[in-house]
Amino acid sequence: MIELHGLEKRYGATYAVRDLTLTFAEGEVTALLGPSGCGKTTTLRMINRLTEPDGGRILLGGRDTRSLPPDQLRRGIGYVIQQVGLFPHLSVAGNVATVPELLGWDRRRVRERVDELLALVGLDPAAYRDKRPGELSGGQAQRVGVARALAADPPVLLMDEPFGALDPLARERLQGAFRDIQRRLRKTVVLVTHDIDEALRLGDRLALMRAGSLVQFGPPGELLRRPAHPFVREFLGEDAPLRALAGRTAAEFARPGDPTGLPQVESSLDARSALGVLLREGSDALAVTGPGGLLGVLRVRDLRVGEGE
Ligand SMILES: Nc1ncnc2c1ncn2[C@@H]1O[C@H](COP(=O)(O)OP(=O)(O)OP(=O)(O)O)[C@@H](O)[C@H]1O
Repeated sequence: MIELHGLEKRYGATYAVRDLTLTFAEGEVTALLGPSGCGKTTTLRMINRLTEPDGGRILLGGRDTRSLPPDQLRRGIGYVIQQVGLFPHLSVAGNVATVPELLGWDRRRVRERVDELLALVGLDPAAYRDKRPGELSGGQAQRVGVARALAADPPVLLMDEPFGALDPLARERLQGAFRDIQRRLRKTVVLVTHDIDEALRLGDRLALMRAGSLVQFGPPGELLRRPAHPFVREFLGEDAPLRALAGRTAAEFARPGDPTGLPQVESSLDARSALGVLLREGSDALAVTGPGGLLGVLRVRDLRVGEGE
């Protein structure tokens, strides 16, 4: 768990971050969201002390981050940035092994860990471990960046626009891969993004900032349905509830029910497309089928994001 208490950073007379109090829950992804210049990156960089605050405190697992030497602090925090920053002269394996080697792991353990992580991020270890960063596509390099950040199994992962430089298709693939990885690893993740769809797709909670201050913090459904300020609705957009469906599958909305006579959709279909089918077919429910047969019934009224949060 990461707690920010009254955090402040000034550049000259302007506040980059102002009186920011926020708790990032353990094992959850919190998306720090907001317009350009609102203080997202500054907030993230204060957590691993790449930027020192002018005021306030940060507690990591209950300990004030100032009580640890920055190097030691950063070894316990994975960091992924937009321009991955892989070392060009090192192989993929050498890049992923950076922190474990600094920690003095023996060679065999490092090698096993590298292969395990490459497989986790969807790169075949045999094909990729000896490649140089210059031989990788943007998406592959970003996967290596994620593997490197996870190498020493840090409980905390800071991600600053991690998929921002990728084309839309590669970005969507990597977001999907990240969701699967996070489902297994349950890291405490702070994700900086100005991409609302990414925040809705990946964030368990959203922290929306404006001009250095927090405007609203909560699960996506809460910001969508109970915006605390007109800026929240304005920033997310009127169609945000529909866009939020794109990151979820029909299976997630299937409930027990009678499928007789209903149009059928596959369980893996994204929920926004399922809504498209409902509208096209003029039906208020669909039968959702999986590999093993009927999974349940999806009703239009259940497609409200964040219901039950
Ligand atoms: N090193 C610096 N020197 C002076 N001003 C800075 C510095 N770093 C950030 N700022 C200012 O602080 C404010 C917050 O910047 P920050 O990079 O945290 O915003 P952001 O929300 O991450 O923006 P973006 O989405 O564009 O990256 C901006 O007004 C920025 O100009």
